[in-house]
Amino acid sequence: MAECTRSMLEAWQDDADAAADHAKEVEVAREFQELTANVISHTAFGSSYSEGKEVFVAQKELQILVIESFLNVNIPGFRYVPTRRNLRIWNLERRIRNKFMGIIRDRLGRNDDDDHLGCGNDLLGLMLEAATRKQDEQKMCMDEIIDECKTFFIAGHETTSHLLIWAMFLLSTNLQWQEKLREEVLRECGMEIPNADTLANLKLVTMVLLEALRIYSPVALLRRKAAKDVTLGNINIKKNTLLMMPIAVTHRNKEVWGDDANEFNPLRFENGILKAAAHPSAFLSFSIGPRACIGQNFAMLEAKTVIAMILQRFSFSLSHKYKHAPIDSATMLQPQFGVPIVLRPIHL
Ligand code: HEM
Repeated sequence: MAECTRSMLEAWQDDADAAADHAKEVEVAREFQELTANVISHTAFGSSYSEGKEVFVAQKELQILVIESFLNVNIPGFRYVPTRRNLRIWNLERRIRNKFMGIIRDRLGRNDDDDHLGCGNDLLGLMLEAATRKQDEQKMCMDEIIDECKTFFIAGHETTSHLLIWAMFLLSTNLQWQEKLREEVLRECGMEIPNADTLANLKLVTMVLLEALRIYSPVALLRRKAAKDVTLGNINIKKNTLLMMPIAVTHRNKEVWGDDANEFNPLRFENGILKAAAHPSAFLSFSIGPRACIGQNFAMLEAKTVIAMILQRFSFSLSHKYKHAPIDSATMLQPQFGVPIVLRPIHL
């Protein structure tokens, strides 16, 4: 995580050093997409990172094609017709599966002395270990492992990237908060790469990230289907009813969050998430209950590391080219025209 971030920041620093005004304009939306894809690929695939990332790139293309096809009028059986899009989807699905099988076969065939599990100390290795353990009754089959890897990429890549994008946007438009956070980071971490202990002390950074998640929740809508007849408040809901929970709307509800619900105020999280609003479950960015995000600690750790490392090295402000036009695309709350930010190295 820190290594991927460091190499991105070194490239920013080199560009800023080479510029006459020692400033570098960065389109952070694009940069963070690349960074979070690198981080999740390293975490899931470790040493097989480059093959893993290739699969993830194909997976992303597939995701876009599938979402586009959801938006078409649904004609029964049409997904079996060999249209150009369907042929591309089938081809990508085949390629992704074959590539995964190649990585898995390679792992199962290797014998690495440094590796106590035998299959690799990354997410894929842990799943393969679970799949091959002899005494385990509930083994995972290969298709389940492949599906889990895909889920982790889809669930963990763009969401974290969007958290970082909007956090940078908010810090570049609230310069006093940027300065407060930099003081905290330099006090707790100095110029060292943040570690588990120092990250735990970054209270203001955490508050700003939670406020970014509240105002620009990457997942803007949750969908559920009632498993049985149920009464919510004074509404009776029949079994199989489809429910939509508009996070983006509830996160700005003044009755729940107070009169400043539309404003950036990280201090509302001073006493934790449960006490930030009138209702303890008002914060829904990671969902709640048994299907809540299992990667939330990972995402917060990653976002804290990246923001802390940026603050250690750069001061930044929003470029005049920025146009504020967040759009709820089929998957995520996107900045429609990107987020260009002007960075200035603190240590020239
Ligand atoms: C800021 C970053 C993130 C946000 C805002 C986020 C948000 C969410 C939300 C709202 C859900 C529930 C979806 C639903 O119930 O319909 C979810 C589920 C999930 N998330 Fe995240 N997520 C983030 C990062 C991650 C990361 C980094 C990973 C993996 C490393 C991850 C893995 C998952 C998985 C596997 C699920 C499905 C859990 C289940 O259905 O049991 N997420 N996430």
